Amino acid sequence: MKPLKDVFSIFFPNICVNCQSRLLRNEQFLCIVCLNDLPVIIYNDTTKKMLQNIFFGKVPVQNVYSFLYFNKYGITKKLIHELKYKKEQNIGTFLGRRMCYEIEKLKLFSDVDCVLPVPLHKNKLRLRGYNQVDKFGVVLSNYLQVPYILGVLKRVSRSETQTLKQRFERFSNADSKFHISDVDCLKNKHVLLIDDVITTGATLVSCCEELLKVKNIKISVCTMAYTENE
Ligand SMILES: O=P(O)(O)OC[C@H]1O[C@H](OP(=O)(O)OP(=O)(O)O)[C@H](O)[C@@H]1O
Repeated sequence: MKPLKDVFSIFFPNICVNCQSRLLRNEQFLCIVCLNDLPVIIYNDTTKKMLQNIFFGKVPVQNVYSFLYFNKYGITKKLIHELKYKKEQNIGTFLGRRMCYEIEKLKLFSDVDCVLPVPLHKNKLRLRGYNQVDKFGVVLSNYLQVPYILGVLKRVSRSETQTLKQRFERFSNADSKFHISDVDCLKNKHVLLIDDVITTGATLVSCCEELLKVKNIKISVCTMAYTENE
């Protein structure tokens, strides 16, 4: 099987998502140079506060963690673009594995009971074919050894993409768009809510507001990336 793969790769080489150079056999999505340039957010008092401040005065959250900085022309944007719009679902696994390696030393989510993705509206799910955070979430749930819970938190109204919206519009656009179908399932649980990117936090705050209807719930948040301006 391997020689066939090698012949295939002569005609259709895997290339680095960022710099377009040809990947070596043991590289995936990024060449070693771009991999070393991944803009990992160093988790310290300053970045912890920066992330916590997104939720401050809006909803109570336990821990907030984001793996990578995302900016207009950077590696993270290219990876997430491929993941979301080019059917490269395995980038979710790739980012999940690298992030788990980072959070190992932080022991941030050691007491969560389950991982919950920000859901897509069913129409968008049908169009895209998958939720871009699912593979990332499965890696995280395996690592934490807790269940990955699908279908309990639902996006009930179809909001337009947040991507081209300004801060105020993002909050009104994300307002009351989520619904929990099974409140008992999350009762007394510490839930780890995950998404791909956090910008204003409007989407995650809206999810948290719905989740806070559950008795004695605690919420932590984890995203692949953080950006001030998407
Ligand atoms: O923190 P916020 O300001 O709420 O922005 C973050 C949200 O915006 C994007 O969703 P969007 O609906 O734009 O995704 P799409 O590309 O699938 O349309 C992204 O996937 C987050 O869910």
